[in-house]
Amino acid sequence: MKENIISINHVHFRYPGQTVYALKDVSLNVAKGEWLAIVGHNGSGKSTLAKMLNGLHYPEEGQVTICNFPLKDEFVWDIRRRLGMVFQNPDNQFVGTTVQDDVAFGLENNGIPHEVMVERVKASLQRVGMLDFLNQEPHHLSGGQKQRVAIAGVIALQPDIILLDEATSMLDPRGREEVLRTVRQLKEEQDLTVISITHDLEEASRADRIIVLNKGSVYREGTPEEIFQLNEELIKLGLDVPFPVKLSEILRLQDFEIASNYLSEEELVRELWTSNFKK
Ligand SMILES: Nc1ncnc2c1ncn2[C@@H]1O[C@H](COP(=O)(O)OP(=O)(O)OP(=O)(O)O)[C@@H](O)[C@H]1O
Repeated sequence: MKENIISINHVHFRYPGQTVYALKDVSLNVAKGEWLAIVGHNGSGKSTLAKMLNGLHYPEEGQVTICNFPLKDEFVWDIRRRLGMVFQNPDNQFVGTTVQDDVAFGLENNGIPHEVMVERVKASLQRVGMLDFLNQEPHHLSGGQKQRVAIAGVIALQPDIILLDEATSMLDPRGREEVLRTVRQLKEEQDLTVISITHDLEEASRADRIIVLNKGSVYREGTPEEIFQLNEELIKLGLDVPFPVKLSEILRLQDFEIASNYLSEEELVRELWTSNFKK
């Protein structure tokens, strides 16, 4: 079994002046190299947890350890160097006037020597498939391309963990697909740990494991297959079950033999084309 790169133990957190806990006795671990999706309806505590992992909030009770650093003032910059974040709005994250300036920005701030920087910018853009856009201005890019450049800016800093905070929610289906494919490749090629915070269960289905938050607490934890079996419970929590899961369920109720495991849209289409249905 792989070591934990993040441990969260019995964390409680309230915003100043609030009596209600935004995070209530949250415990979870993230293994090195895994893709963990954290899902939940509005107000379930996802953003609060994301901000805590970036050292913007500290637990009132409980402990958080990231890359062996306890979450404390003195280690915040060590933690931020190891955990890179990609946010929701692609336009708010662009700081450079060209793609390469943008990726170079974080490296410059970290005092990386010029020759190393040039190489790292190129290598990072290559890894997200954006090398051909080196001199482009951001307004010429699609939303998906902008988010891939944001990811390049993060991986150029060589973090161990990348946290996507609703990073695909403003993208069209094509942009979303581009970003999720890029993340999957990065995770597989270099053992990057991925945390995606999302209200979108379709995005979460790409993860190795899903944690469902509700009212600041961990409601369930499991593989996508296990979580999607909760079906009605997820709908009650205000989460929208992905279309292929809904369709598989309806077909199964009609006595069609559909694999009981979770199928992506592509896999379901393949199954529908190739199966000998025993209706
Ligand atoms: N700055 C704040 N001050 C007071 N309460 C807050 C603040 N930010 C969030 N909260 C409360 O903390 C709880 C968790 O909110 P949080 O934003 O973490 O949820 P979320 O799952 O990310 O929801 P959303 O998807 O709407 O951002 C909610 O009850 C919310 O009202």
